[in-house]
Amino acid sequence: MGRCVDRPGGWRVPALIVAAYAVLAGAAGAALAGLTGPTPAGLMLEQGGVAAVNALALGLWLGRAGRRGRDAGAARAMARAFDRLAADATLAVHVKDRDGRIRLFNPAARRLFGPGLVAGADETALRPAAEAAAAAARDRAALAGGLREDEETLTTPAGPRRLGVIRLPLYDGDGVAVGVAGLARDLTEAEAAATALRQSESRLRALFDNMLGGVAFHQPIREGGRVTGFRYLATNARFEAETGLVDVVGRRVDEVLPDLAARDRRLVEAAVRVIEQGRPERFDYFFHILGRWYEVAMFRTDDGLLGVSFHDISDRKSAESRVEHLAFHDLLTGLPNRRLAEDRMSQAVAHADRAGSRAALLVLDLDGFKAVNETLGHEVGDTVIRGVAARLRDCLRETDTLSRAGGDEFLIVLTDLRGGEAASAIAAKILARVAEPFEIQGLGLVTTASIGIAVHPDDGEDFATLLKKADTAMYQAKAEGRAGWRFFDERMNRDVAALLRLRAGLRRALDRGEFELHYQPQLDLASGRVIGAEALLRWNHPDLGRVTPDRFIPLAEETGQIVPIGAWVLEQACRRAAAWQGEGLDGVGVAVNLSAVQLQRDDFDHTVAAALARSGLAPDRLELELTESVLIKDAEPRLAALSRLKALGVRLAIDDFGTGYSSLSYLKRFAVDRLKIDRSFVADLADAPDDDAIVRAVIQMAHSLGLRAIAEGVETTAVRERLRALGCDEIQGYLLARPLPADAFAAFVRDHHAALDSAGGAVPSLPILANPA
Ligand SMILES: Nc1nc2c(ncn2[C@@H]2O[C@@H]3COP(=O)(O)O[C@H]4[C@@H](O)[C@H](n5cnc6c(=O)[nH]c(N)nc65)O[C@@H]4COP(=O)(O)O[C@H]3[C@H]2O)c(=O)[nH]1
Repeated sequence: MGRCVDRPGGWRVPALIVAAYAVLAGAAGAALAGLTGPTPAGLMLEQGGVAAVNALALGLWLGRAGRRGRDAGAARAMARAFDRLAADATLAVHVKDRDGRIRLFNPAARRLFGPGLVAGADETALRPAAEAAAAAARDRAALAGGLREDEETLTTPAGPRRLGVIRLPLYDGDGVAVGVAGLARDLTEAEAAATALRQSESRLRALFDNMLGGVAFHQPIREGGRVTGFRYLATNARFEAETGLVDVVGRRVDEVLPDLAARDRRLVEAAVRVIEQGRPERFDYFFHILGRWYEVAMFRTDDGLLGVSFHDISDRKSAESRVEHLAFHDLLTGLPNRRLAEDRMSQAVAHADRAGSRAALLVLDLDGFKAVNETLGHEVGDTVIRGVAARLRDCLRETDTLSRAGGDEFLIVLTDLRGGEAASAIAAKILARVAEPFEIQGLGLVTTASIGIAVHPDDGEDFATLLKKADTAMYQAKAEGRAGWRFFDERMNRDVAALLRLRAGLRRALDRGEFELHYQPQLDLASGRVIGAEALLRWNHPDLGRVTPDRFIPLAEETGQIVPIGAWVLEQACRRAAAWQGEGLDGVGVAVNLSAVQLQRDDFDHTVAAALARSGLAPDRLELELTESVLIKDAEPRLAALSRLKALGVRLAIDDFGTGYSSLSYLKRFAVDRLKIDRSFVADLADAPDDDAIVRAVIQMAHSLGLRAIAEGVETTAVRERLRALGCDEIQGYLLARPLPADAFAAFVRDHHAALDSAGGAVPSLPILANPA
């Protein structure tokens, strides 16, 4: 040991320390003397002297070593320790005498032990009694037994703190322990940090083991400085469930998955890249070997491992691809939808421009499909749509696109056409194929379609324009009798615009009271009396004036509005006919035209019964006129509906008889009361022998079935007389009167009957009444 200085009072401290005090503390050096005085004043070194105090403490401690060794080696060790300690200002140092009284302490000690730490105080000034006693006991043990290290609790007003304390006995020149130096370090934060670290590690471990996805750490295998493979180092519990791979830890990845490099090269490349470049990567990957989709995150840990976290997203991927498919396809038929058709049309246009050819867009709409759906149900409707889709596909080339745009509408994109006419050939082929009967639920169902065609570049460049024009052409095809195809042309565009205007107006017409019923008299040829009236609907359009039923009834049928409109007609007609009974028109019934769509409604008989009940009209004064086509299509369901109507007591007539293909058996089964001979046979009856033969046959057939025959469209007395000669029962036509407003009709009948009565029952020669129809 170096030179030691004997201090009064027997304290022996290394000269180096003393020197340090002298230099660093100046006056403190003097105070140090007090340390050994009879009433030690104590010393607290201020800033700058801290290291010295620490050094002192260690010096005192090492002094003991010096005392024992007193050699140069120990002195050097002390010097080194001095240096180290000088750098450490955080150690709390306090020195107590044998009696446990504080003699010396540094600022760190004051900070740690608080203001109770003053010279002359003992442990009881620093901490609660029990703690103080334990600390004093440890001091005593150090005095007696030498250096000791303890961990102990120091209770402070701010809470308990954990201390690591080294106690060094201090010896006088005779080797008698005279005091204890305590070097205390506050471990509270460090312990808290260690605890936090432990907890955090255990949390991470729990997370690792309980993650919903698989995690694996891999040790890269290097050859010649390059990463040539990986070895599984750790996997979590989920790893096995996600991959089906077991007991992989410790094994090389290419041993566990020998095909990896060949089949999943991208994955291996990503792993090597992450290790070599250190940048994490994240991607969705179809793992060929495992045949499943995974979302993968790869990262390099600080210690150079490859971390891979992943989870199986195969279900999500297949849901995504389903959603994607749905976004571009129709659910019912699996065909591309309108969005995809739009895309294909753009491609077809681009191709046509490059190749100098044409592309066509066809809009196909089934005729009367609404009726199929409503009468036979949606299941049958769906079957028809699927059947039509299959037939359409048969008619097209691979390069064409067939799409279902919704409902009963299909779009067809034809590519690479030499001329627009090629599109018409395909349209004709399609129409013929669609019109072949379907055999569904034992029914032979015939459906036709109408097609509109727009051609690029003639009709436009883009999908929207071509679609609008093809649509217009399709409407035109419908308006011209359906079951046909039309190319777009500008005139057609105007017609369709007018049609659309009508359609829009029709929606509001009922609410706005724009409908009116006219009544056309029906005359019994034998008696010359008016026995009934046909109710004929008129639409007084606010801008277009009077719109004829031939124009708007098909529209109303198409949109289904015929149902409320037809109900209104029934209600009005029944009320009016009921009123006639009290107005001198007793016995005059009313005939109402029915559309097939109305009959398809299950509740139609209720509508009729309600109209009768509300008006008080006797059921046999109401006649319902059906066209032949109503009877031939889907006869069986109709039969039930008509039977219910017959059960109400109303009469049935077949309108336009002769134009369709009514089977005689149906006429009987439907319990029809009257046949109405179509005016196309009646108009030229007097001059056309064919018509004469037909009318004669119809009248005879009616009579043989016990039905009455009425001829419509009678315009001349010659026709009337011919009908009379052929035995026709009743007539209706301009010869007698045009359809008349209700009041005019009542007046007409009264006048007619008055004239008849005054003529003594002889049939008057009837004028052709020129009333506005
Ligand atoms: N050239 C000529 N024509 C004559 C003569 N006598 C009557 N007409 C017309 O012939 C049509 C007879 O009606 P329809 O065959 O049932 O044909 C009707 C009927 O099928 C339908 N319709 C009219 N009202 C209704 C209705 O309320 N409901 C339904 N579903 N259809 C109706 O509209 C069609 C046309 O009705 P309108 O235009 O009123 O035309 C009426 C009538 O004005 C004549 O001597 N010569």
